[in-house]
Amino acid sequence: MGLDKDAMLKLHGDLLQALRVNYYPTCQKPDEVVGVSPHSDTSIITILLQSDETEGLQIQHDGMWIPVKPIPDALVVNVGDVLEIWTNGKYKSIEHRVVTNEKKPRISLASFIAPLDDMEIEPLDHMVDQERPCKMYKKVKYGEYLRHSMNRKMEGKAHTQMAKA
Ligand SMILES: O=C(O)CCC(=O)C(=O)O
Ligand SMILES: [Fe+2]
Repeated sequence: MGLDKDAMLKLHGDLLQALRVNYYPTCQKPDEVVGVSPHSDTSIITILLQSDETEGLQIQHDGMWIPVKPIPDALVVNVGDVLEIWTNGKYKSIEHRVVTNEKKPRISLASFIAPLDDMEIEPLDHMVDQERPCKMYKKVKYGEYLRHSMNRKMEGKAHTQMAKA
């Protein structure tokens, strides 16, 4: 991001960490039932532990759903919407979903690193450059952004429109 090592600390002050434990029971119709609908996380980043070998997480890439195979003792780090806004769209939050499994239940632990509600989020000045000459996002209060996104159906990245300039 072109920042000094400790610049991020000064940037956001206190942060919030929220843990979500997801349990996906087996499903007789995995073709018809999703575990989690397509969405991007509203966090800065999300650190995800896929607790065993059971597959389920998929990311959207070039119009296709690509499975993220669990690797033993490895964590998945996803870019969230706040990082997309701070970087003026250089680092894009990843659209993902979870599919269900006919034979095995699945557990995942998602740790969301997010700003506090009253923090104002907007593209960092130095991320407005030749490549992206104007601010692609307006200033939003994180708490309002979060609530807007939680109050609507998960539809991919549709909730990010609220912050678009
Ligand atoms: O279960 C997973 O692998 C991902 C869950 C997820 O996307 C979320 O909790 O936001
Ligand atoms: Fe997610």
